[in-house]
Amino acid sequence: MSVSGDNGSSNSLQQKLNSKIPFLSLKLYVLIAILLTCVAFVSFLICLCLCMNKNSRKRKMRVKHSSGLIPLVSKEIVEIKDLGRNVNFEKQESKVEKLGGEIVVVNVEAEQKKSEEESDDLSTKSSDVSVDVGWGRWYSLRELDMATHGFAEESVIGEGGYGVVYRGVLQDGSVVAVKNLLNNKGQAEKEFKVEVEAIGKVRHKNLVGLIGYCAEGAQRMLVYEYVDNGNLEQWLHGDVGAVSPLTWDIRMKIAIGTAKALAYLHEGLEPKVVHRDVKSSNILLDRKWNPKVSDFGLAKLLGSEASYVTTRVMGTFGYVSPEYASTGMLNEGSDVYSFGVLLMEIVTGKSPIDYSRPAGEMNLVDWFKGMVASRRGEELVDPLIEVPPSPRSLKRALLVCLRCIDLDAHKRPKMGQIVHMLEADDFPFRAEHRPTQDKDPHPSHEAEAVSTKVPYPIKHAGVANAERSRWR
Ligand SMILES: Nc1ncnc2c1ncn2[C@@H]1O[C@H](COP(=O)(O)OP(=O)(O)OP(=O)(O)O)[C@@H](O)[C@H]1O
Repeated sequence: MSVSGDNGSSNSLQQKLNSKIPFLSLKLYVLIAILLTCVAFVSFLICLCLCMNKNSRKRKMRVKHSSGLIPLVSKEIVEIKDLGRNVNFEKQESKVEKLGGEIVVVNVEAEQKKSEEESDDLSTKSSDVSVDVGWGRWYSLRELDMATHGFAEESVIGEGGYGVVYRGVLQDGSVVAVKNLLNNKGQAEKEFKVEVEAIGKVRHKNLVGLIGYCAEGAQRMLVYEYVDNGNLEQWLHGDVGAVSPLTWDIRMKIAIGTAKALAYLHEGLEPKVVHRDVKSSNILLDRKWNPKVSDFGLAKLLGSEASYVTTRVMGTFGYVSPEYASTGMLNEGSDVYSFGVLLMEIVTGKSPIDYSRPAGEMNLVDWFKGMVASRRGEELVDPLIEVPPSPRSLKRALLVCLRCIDLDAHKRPKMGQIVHMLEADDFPFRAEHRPTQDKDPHPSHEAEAVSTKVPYPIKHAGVANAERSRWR
């Protein structure tokens, strides 16, 4: 009886419980498993939200400094790890970086150790005031820190393969761009100074002026004049509305100014400087649409052994000449090729490679050549240009493009010649007396399609001083 009584009371208790909390009919371990799954799922959701928030903040930061007047270009975030943002470097085993389609792994710890040894003497440097170094100034880290509000995210203009660029206001009120170099841990101050000085002394109205540098401890920074109207990539590919402010004439002005800057680097300096990364985002613009070429000399400055530089040397996908891509052999002809691609971009408003375009148009160079060969040159012009160019001006630009991208690097014109070609009113129509050795017995079909007349009216590579001053 008592047993059945006990059973009866326990049954009724169970019934009570079941009626109040029906879940309890499940086994305890099942309940625990369900609870744990719920907790794990909620934590996962929280992490996901946090990550998304972080990424969107990062993207916002990238565009923050583009004033409402400068169009924005959404760029793929290619960096896998944030390498250069923090002024106090954290120890990392290695870092993976993806640039220009290549992935490299760099042993940061080794680099940092080397740098720490080499720059021991520098850590004692304590001057807080900039020092005149002849061609420019040596800035203290403190000054640049103040100028950029502590290298704040709000001061970031953008981020490239060489490092993060900040907008800074110096104590005298002048506005500067401060480039905090990524690859700044493996170079001794002396070596860095020598290279910086070489770049600093190069002055041209179409080159971004280097006004100073900072080398303190492991830090290496370059201080440039601030160019306040964005870069060409933004104006060509950003959202500018139905009509581009870049008229045909403005585009030609930008092309000619860029060609002059490159001609100066190639032919006006001894030793000559090969840019290695001619592309639209490296053409900065002022309010009067004067182009200023940036990033020249940096590949050399950062040393040739570093993996970064190996990657950098590869230039940017879409602009790199075939012979440079295949052999790694570099000369000014590679810049000429890249300039040709840049000019195509200026004419068409299309970026060199775009996988969202139809199959035949993904590669700008191939599409461009095909269009010219089938005599559809007018269709190449950027539809955002309101007033189309004159046929003469268009032919001139198309022909320069084709000459620059000649697969035979020796047949490409020199940058000085390109300046003449773009500036000459009568090019390519003038009956030209070219020296015999300049004549190309096998002009490309595309070039023939642009003009059956003499392709270029040009002087020779050996450039007289008078010519050099013409590019200035
Ligand atoms: N002197 C400057 N004045 C104003 N803006 C600048 C200056 N130098 C660079 N910038 C801007 O900073 C951003 C980053 O420039 P940076 O040259 O480092 O990278 P990038 O040209 O985008 O890429 P890459 O490093 O591959 O050449 C770009 O938006 C560029 O327009």
